[in-house]
Amino acid sequence: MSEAPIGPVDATRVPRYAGPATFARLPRLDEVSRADVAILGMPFDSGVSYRPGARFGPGHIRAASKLLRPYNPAQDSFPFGTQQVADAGDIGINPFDLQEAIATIEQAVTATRADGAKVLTLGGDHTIALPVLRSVARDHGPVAVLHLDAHLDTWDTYFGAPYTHGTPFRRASEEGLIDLERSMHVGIRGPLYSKQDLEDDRVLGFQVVRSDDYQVDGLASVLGRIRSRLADGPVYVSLDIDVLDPAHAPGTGTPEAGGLTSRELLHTLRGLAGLDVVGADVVEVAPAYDWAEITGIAAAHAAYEMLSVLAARR
Ligand SMILES: N=C(N)NCCCC(=O)O
Ligand SMILES: [Zn+2]
Ligand SMILES: [Zn+2]
Repeated sequence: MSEAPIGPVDATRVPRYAGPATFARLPRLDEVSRADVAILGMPFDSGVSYRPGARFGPGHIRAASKLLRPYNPAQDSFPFGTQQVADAGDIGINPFDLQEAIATIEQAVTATRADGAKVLTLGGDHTIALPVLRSVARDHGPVAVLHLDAHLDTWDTYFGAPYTHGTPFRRASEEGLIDLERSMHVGIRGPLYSKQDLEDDRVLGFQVVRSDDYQVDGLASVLGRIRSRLADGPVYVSLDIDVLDPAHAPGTGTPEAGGLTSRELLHTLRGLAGLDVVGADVVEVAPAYDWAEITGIAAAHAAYEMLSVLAARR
């Protein structure tokens, strides 16, 4: 990079509750000559099976990101200082036509990535992971997916519909977008439709770290499993905020008891430093069910740790 990155608005000069509504008060993408990482909002929730409202997720995460500071001691990193991060705004997605929505998302992600920027997507419901993976896999080939979620999201159809927030990783597997020898779900828990759900998922090739494993085996063991599974190759990180316990993320559409704490999630994300992360999303933040920005803050900090992981690769 020739010039120093443009960072957030200086909080010692402009109070945090003033200033731009961009993520972390960073510059907009059109205010920088190029970006290493673009934050891209996807206000879309036409794929949900239960509570709606994730279409308002991007704005909520941005609002909760105002207090983030430039230095991340946990990773000894300046995520906005050693790489140019910029906010690419929201894309306009058709809420009434799922096929068109998916095409629009893929197109927007591809256009944003065209200059070499990595994309961190703010959802939106989990349906969006499919078109994002289509774009990423076109350049990288099949990528390992680290899928943090209470749910498998490898179900086949809902009411006969193939494109929903419960099915993106089944479609992506069928389309050859995922390196199924290196992919895993983390945080899985809760009631399923049948025993077959787990078997179908295993046949696809995913490994599973259950939410309970954090307690039974411990963080170090879980992180060891994740790192050895994902090593050596491109990794896409898909974070469904419902991986967190409803106490840590009430603002989401399909909450399940017995989830991770935000501390466990942030520690897990920090453990990815050094891996070749080529893209990421934070999805399923539904602000109408949030209180006191609990979910928004968790999502913003998770995004911050992901940006720090990307900075660590530079
Ligand atoms: N991707 C999320 N958050 N949820 C999928 C759950 C689908 C269901 O209602 O069974
Ligand atoms: Zn989920
Ligand atoms: Zn999900």
